[in-house]
Amino acid sequence: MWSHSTKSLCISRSAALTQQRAHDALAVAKALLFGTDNCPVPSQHFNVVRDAIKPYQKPQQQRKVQLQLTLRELSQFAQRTIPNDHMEGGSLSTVTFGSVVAPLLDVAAVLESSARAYLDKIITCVPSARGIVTNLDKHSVLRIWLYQEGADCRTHCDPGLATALLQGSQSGLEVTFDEVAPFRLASGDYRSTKRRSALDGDDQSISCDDVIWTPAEELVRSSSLSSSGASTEYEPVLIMAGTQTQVLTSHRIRGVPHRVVNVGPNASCSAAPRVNIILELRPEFPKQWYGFEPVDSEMRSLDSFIHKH
Ligand SMILES: O=C(O)CCC(=O)C(=O)O
Ligand SMILES: [Fe+2]
Repeated sequence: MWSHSTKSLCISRSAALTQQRAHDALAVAKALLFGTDNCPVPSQHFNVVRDAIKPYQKPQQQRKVQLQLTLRELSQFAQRTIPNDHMEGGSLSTVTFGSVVAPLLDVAAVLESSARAYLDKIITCVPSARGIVTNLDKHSVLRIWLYQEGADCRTHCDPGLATALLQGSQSGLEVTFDEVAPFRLASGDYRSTKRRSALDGDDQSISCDDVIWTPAEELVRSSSLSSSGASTEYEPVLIMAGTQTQVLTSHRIRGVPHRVVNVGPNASCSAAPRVNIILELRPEFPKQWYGFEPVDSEMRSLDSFIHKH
């Protein structure tokens, strides 16, 4: 379901992701990063898991915590065993990390397939770029953010191909379709950017005034109004183009600038923190594609895709 005429952002709902499942996954994410309240998984596991995967917290800004794992690391962690405190048949048993954080993995899988489905539509128009979607698990990342009251996220475009995310446990995410800054590519080495600026999602900082910001909730509302059949019992997934898709499409589909604002106690009085789960698809060799130009027939395919309703 396209929520923007430039095809730079779409909203999809999958029968695999009910609102309850999204809620459970956010609770697991919160437990992993922070505490264990309202968590569907026994608390004793999280100390072990937290020690194993080390969420990132920038010392100067204690109000934001991030956990970032490549999809490859995620699948390795999922198979790892951790002690189960309950004795089974008299002997000490183990469980997999994956079974402990199952709701989170469910959501990650839906986010990944949503982002891939979006990307497939673009690659179908630009078949000579097909190589860019191989080995995506190497640098693509699952990011979990926890924002304490007062924390925010500066305006940026994600550097990868496409990002799929939930709206989060509280509002705050906003996007703009305005042009806010000159186009800039990521460094191209996702491993070094991970170390350098993990706190802000490896992003490219943008300075902007006078742009129109749309809260994620408003995007979702307007996309459900325009669609007939989509059921609202399923959680909406937002998919946004990143700057690498802007390169692949010769700037026809632009990376979507976004930010997180005003994280605090909200109207329903649920207290901060805000938690969100984000999956960003990143190519294995980004720099190889920086000079990519679609051929004429691909440009025409892209144009008709972009203008199709
Ligand atoms: O917290 C959010 O919803 C968005 C975070 C974000 O933009 C990112 O991780 O790149
Ligand atoms: Fe982002």
